[in-house]
Amino acid sequence: MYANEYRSKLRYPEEAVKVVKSGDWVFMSHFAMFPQALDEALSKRVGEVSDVMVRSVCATVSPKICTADPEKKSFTYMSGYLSGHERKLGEKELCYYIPGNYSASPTLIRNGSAYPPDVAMIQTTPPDNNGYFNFGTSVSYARAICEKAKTIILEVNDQVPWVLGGEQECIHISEVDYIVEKSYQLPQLPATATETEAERAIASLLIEEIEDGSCLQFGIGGMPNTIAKMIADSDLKNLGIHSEMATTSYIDLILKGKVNGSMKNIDKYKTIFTFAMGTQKLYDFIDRNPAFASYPVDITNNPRRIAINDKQIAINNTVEIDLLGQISSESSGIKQISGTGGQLDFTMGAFQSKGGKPFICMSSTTMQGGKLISRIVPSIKTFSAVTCPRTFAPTIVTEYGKAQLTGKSTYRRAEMLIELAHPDFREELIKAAQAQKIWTRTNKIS
Ligand SMILES: CC(=O)SCCNC(=O)CCNC(=O)[C@H](O)C(C)(C)COP(=O)(O)OP(=O)(O)OC[C@H]1O[C@@H](n2cnc3c(N)ncnc32)[C@H](O)[C@@H]1OP(=O)(O)O
Ligand SMILES: CCCC(=O)O
Repeated sequence: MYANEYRSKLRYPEEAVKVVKSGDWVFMSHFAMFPQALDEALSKRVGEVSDVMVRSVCATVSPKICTADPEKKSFTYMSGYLSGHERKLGEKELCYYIPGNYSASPTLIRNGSAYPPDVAMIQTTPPDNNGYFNFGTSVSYARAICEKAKTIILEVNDQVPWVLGGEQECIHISEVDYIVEKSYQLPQLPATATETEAERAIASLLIEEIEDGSCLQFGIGGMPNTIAKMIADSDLKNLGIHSEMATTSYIDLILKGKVNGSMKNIDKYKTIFTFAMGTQKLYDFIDRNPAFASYPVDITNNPRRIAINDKQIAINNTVEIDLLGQISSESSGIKQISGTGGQLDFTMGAFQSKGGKPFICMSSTTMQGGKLISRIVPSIKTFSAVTCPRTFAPTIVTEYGKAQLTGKSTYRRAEMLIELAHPDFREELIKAAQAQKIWTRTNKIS
């Protein structure tokens, strides 16, 4: 029925990207759905256009518009959450970060607070018989971008899984200006990073906090996978998932019957997410799987909606925390590592959920530049961003224990956090706490 319309809109990528003019804002789809054919075609226009702003999120390949234009003659690239590739480009000043809470992005685009998109370049599945294309693994805020864009170009990839929604997971052919085609496997994240002793110890401490019927959110990074594996081997049952990200570790949780969503107050029997990043096994598993529903991020990450489910557990990672409980999860000094993403959204949502518990985890130490450093620090580095302010500091977990910081005074926070630090760093942290006047004669550290 839509074959003629499809043919009339079909272009080679090089033709389609000619719509981009100097000064335009181009929004590319997110995470594993970064539109590789359109990026490559646009990168060939270096020198032909100027001041083109290109925006995406956590591109799982290195954008060619950046590498083809190291002097930024034509393109300036920015991302709402840096991937490893984007982090490397950032070091060369070829990628800039856009600070923000992930939940807010669709609203900022719809109400015009963010620069409006001139051209949307969005990767999708091929259309179904009703003329709908599916946003695949990144519903994110694709729909908000398309609503505001002057021109919509779809990059159709027949290897993209069709992910059931939720809402706003599709776009109709009548709304689209141009279509390009390219078939390729989506970029994958490795299934299992090597687990450390510390990660296993932290996972054991967290599992004690999860009850039958809890609703889970796992953040990004190595640690959440370790916890998911431990849950898969536990006796826990009737768990639910309301998360931002779907990962390969969900497969076992569902197949082993740990997660069935039966105790959720919304989206019953469904695992909720806004983007999926993992192995091909994950992409195959979520393809038309009614156990999943993908929503735009202003729905998944809305703290009030997160709080509707009881016993919401939010498990996220951090880079470092200071003695006052300021949590810095996305940068180290001027180095932007990743982004705020949904860390604050889910921490706030879990705080509001009946029986909910937010956690921020980290190994007590890390090797940086060949040196062992403490992640519990007197004060976060100059220029490092505070991802969760101390007013929202939840329970902190390291391999040495848990510290529930809410409602605690500054000196008590310092004491509890120093107890979670590696023993080699405790003495200097106590001295720092004394200098900050947050140490009392009653404080004791074993
Ligand atoms: C997309 C989403 O929003 S999902 C929902 C939740 N969102 C969030 O929690 C957002 C914030 N959190 C994060 O970004 C991640 O969880 C992180 C960065 C805290 C941890 O992620 P991981 O992948 O486990 O981090 P990893 O240990 O591999 O380190 C990533 C980088 O940070 C650097 N880093 C980590 N700790 C430190 C530190 N204390 N000082 C300096 N650099 C550090 C590492 O060296 C590495 O950099 P490199 O790749 O250039 O070598
Ligand atoms: C994680 C994505 C952040 C954004 O672009 O809002």
